[in-house]
Amino acid sequence: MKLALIGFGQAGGKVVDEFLAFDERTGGGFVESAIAVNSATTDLKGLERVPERNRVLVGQARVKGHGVGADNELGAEIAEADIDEIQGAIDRIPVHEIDAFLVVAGMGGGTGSGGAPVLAKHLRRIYTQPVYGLGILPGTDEGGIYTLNAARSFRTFVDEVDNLLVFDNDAWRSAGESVAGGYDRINREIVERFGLLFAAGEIDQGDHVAESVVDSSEIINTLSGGGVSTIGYASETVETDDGLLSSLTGDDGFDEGAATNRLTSLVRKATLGRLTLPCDVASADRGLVVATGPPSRLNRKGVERGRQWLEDETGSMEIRGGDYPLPDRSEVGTIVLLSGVTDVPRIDQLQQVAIEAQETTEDVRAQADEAFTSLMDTGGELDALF
Ligand SMILES: Nc1nc2c(ncn2[C@@H]2O[C@H](COP(=O)(O)OP(=O)(O)OP(=O)(O)O)[C@@H](O)[C@H]2O)c(=O)[nH]1
Repeated sequence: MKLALIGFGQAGGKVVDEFLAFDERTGGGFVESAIAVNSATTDLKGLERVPERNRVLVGQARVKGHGVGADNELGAEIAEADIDEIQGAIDRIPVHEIDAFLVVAGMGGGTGSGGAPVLAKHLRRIYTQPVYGLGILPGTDEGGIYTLNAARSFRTFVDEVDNLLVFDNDAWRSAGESVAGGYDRINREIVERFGLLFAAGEIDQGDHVAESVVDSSEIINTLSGGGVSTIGYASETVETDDGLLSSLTGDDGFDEGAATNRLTSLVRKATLGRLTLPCDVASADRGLVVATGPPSRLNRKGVERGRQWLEDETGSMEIRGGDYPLPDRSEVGTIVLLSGVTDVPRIDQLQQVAIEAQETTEDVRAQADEAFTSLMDTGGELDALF
């Protein structure tokens, strides 16, 4: 499917940059346009692939290009004040050619966390295409302010988009990895999963037509209905059949039964392995299974069995399935998109943080009100004395 990608804040910009690299490397063809929005000049300068004219600096009047320092209320205010600047870049997108917008942001910082929901609301008001979010949750060791920002912004972002795809940094950290090195690896993991999904809905006329190719409407239908989505992915290296031996013997080594079993077990591995946002799979409302790899290794029966297995796991009747043939790959893989998931421990934890923060704020307000009233009373008594 064709997307307009908009990266908001540092994490958003870097992930969009990585999507562009992935799209170029794999010939995915799913990126129609890419824009980066930030309140920090250096972050915009650090991008490698987003075209310079599509890098929008916001909030110059308030923060002079220095970022908002994890203040996501300020991030939201800046996005609202400078929405016309962002719209100026969006006006250059051939919007009639895209299937959807994807707004990408880290939920823990200030610029993206505050600004992404504001932008999503604006886009939905103006355009008929769906507006999806890709929200990146902070690591739990990053500190209270990041968790609090994510807790506050998450709910708003879910409400403002047609579906929020989520990646939890916390579930993907590796021990002993440097932060910067970690992000490079994590960003590749992000785009491999979400990029493959979006590229799957973007098969050209000239591409190999598989038995049942996934198209963009299946992705859109799986995401419609809103809520939160997560992705699982698993792959396995396979012998390709274009070797000298097979050309001499005419034996392509294809074993239908083995291909079916491989695909079915890859669907299970993708679903039960590490998801971009860990959750109870049974709570998913809708799902999509996509098999990728050399066309000769994809078969309808395998996808169908995997799809039925996922129906049983989720109890949902809305599980779609199909292929994304990749002739040059020596790997067979499956992507499993679970949409409308509700049983997500990490989100419960964030909501708890938001509730506690709200209660603390109300306590502080009540104490301040009390102090103010007694001060006024004292003022009245003093007035009476003089
Ligand atoms: N996956 C991933 N997460 C990142 C990356 N950079 C930052 N983050 C996460 O994003 C959050 C911080 O958000 P940023 O995008 O850096 O902040 P910002 O939106 O630019 O806002 P300010 O810097 O406060 O102006 C943290 O919770 C990090 O975990 C990245 O390259 N990849």
